[in-house]
Amino acid sequence: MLLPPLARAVCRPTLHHRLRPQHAYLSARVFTSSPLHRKDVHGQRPPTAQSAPSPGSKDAVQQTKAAQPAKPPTLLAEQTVTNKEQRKADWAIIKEMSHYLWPKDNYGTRFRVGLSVALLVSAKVLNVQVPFYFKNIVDSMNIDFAALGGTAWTVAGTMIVAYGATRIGATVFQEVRNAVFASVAQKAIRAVACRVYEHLLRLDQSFHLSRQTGGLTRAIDRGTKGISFLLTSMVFHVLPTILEISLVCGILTYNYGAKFALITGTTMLAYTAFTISTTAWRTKFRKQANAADNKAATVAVDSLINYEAVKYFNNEKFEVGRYDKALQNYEKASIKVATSLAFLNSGQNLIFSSALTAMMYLAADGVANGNLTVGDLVMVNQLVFQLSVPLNFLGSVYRELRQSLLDMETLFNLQKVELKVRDKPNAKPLLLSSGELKFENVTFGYRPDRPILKNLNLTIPAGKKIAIVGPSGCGKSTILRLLFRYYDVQEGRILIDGQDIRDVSLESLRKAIGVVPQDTPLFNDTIGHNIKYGNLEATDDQIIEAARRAHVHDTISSFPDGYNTMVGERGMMISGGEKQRLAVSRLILKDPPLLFFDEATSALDTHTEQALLSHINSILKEKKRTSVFVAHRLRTIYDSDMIIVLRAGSVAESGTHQQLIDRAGLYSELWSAQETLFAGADEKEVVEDEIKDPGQRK
Ligand SMILES: Nc1ncnc2c1ncn2[C@@H]1O[C@H](COP(=O)(O)OP(=O)(O)OP(=O)(O)O)[C@@H](O)[C@H]1O
Ligand SMILES: N[C@@H](CCC(=O)N[C@@H](CS)C(=O)NCC(=O)O)C(=O)O
Repeated sequence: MLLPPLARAVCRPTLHHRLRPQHAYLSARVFTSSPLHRKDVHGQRPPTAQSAPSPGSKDAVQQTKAAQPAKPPTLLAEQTVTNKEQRKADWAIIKEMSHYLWPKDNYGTRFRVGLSVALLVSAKVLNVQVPFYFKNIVDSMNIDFAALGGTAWTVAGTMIVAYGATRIGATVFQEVRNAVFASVAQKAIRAVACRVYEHLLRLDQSFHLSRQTGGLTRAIDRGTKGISFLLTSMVFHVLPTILEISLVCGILTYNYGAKFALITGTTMLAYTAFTISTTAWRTKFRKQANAADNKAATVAVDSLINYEAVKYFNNEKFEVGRYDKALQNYEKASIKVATSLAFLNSGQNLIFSSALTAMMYLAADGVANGNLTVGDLVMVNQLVFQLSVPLNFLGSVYRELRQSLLDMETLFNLQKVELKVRDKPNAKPLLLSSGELKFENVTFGYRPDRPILKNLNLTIPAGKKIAIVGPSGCGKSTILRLLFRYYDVQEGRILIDGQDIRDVSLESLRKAIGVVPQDTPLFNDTIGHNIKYGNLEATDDQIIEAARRAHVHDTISSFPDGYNTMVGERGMMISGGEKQRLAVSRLILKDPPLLFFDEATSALDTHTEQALLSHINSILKEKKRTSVFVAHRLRTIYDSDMIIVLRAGSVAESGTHQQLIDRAGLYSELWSAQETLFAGADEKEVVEDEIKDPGQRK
């Protein structure tokens, strides 16, 4: 559908999933924009943005319920916000935006804004001239051409040209204004988005773990679209319309008396009141339609992603049933959206046309009395009629403006999320001498009611290879997260070469530590890029050398695209073992003094694992690095200088492999259990080899 110019400015492109509990931060759901859901049952744009229901209203509650199949983590507890508070928050946002419109030290932007306003006023002044020319043309035609002679050109030529020129001028001014203003809005969007993004990257792990990435990017997306909408609708719609109404009222009063202006003014008030109240009422249908649409999208995406599970259990019919139910709800809500739109449009038209009719009657009466000319009647009609164009979108603009304010509030609030882990003022860089790590009486829990580490004391001597082992969930990876300062300890302290890690700058701390995590975070880019991430300055040769040392170069070289192979989202297109070795290559490129390997070789086959470990060992020895290995497979760490056995958040025992075996404690128990398993596995391997190749092992 080709939208008229004004509609282009005020009708936002479809923001598909706009359901959001008011003031709840980000819904935890991942919304996927599926083309299946882009059109409604009539093939029209599906309902899009909505204004929020009045806080605490039934709508708000319904919406919140619909949006929260599982209670999403909310940054601020959902609050009941009064209208007054909401208005205050809205004004705060508008005030914040005004800094972008009138930036202190950016005269270029100020000039553009000033020029836009000048063009806006000029366009509207020209626009209200058009009916004047029309009136004069009509009046000048009201002669007896047969008796007086003359042509259209001699009688009204100049005015007809002026009529056309004024119309063209108004449009040109309007379009130039759009062009001049575009960069103001886009610059504001870019500045806000970058600021929020930078802040998000600095936020700690607990923040990121508690919300889904889709929610964050959506918040930025909606918030920035909100900025764009707010700025453009203000400059292109709200302000020009207010200006035009005022001009029209002024002209009517001046030329024809207060009666005309009174009718216009009252009509505008009634029209606005009706539009806003009806829009607020019908918004709930749009919310319902959106909720159903989201549900259908979620159901469809979920079952399409998990199509294997659907097939394993022959549940196609069940899934189609769920999808159909969501579509049914969408259908019902969409019908209500359409019918309520018809009601809104009819009501608006009734109010507007009644006023126009009354004014026509007054003008006709004036003509009959000889006070007004036919041209005046035409002019009154056209002046008022011109207003119908922007007013026709008033409801949509109101709805979108309210939604924009909410979206922007979410965005600006993201920026206000406090960093829990941050540098102390004037934090100094970490001074590494030998690389000794010490945990002193460390107590920590992700939640206060569940401590994970309890009064933990341990020392990791400089330049040694240390292993931390223990049952799953005992807090091994937590030690690493604390050291990396993803979280701060609740009690006690962590020292690196005698410096409390909370006193040194985060940048220097994280630079000093290298990690191969349990789950390698890979970017959806090439293998080369992912290795290079360890050191963005690395040359191709250094990348290849790192891959060689991580025992993955040959594998990469065997891929058709070599180092240019795309790894897929989160490395889904390469194997777990390859991923781990890429993580090791990255670490080798980073070359930090303190190294952590958290189950770094768990996905490798025994032979590759042994080869890689011996390589890592040689690097560690050669560079005298302090290293910590977290491992379940004790065979991979038995040669460590010290093995620390954790149990329930405290050190149960520590020592070398031999000391711990002699001690016959937890470690020795775990070792014997694994050895028995390994022995079993080895035997099985031998038997299988024999079956495949009898006589091979003779
Ligand atoms: N962000 C978090 N919020 C709440 N609890 C967490 C969080 N991360 C980990 N935990 C819990 O803390 C405990 C210790 O986790 P940790 O990852 O340190 O265990 P682990 O010893 O490394 O386990 P595994 O050997 O299975 O990797 C676990 O019970 C885990 O469920
Ligand atoms: N006259 C109405 C409707 C204007 C209109 O057609 N708006 C466009 C978007 S700019 C639309 O598609 N509306 C659909 C709807 O409101 O459900 C109003 O003032 O809101």
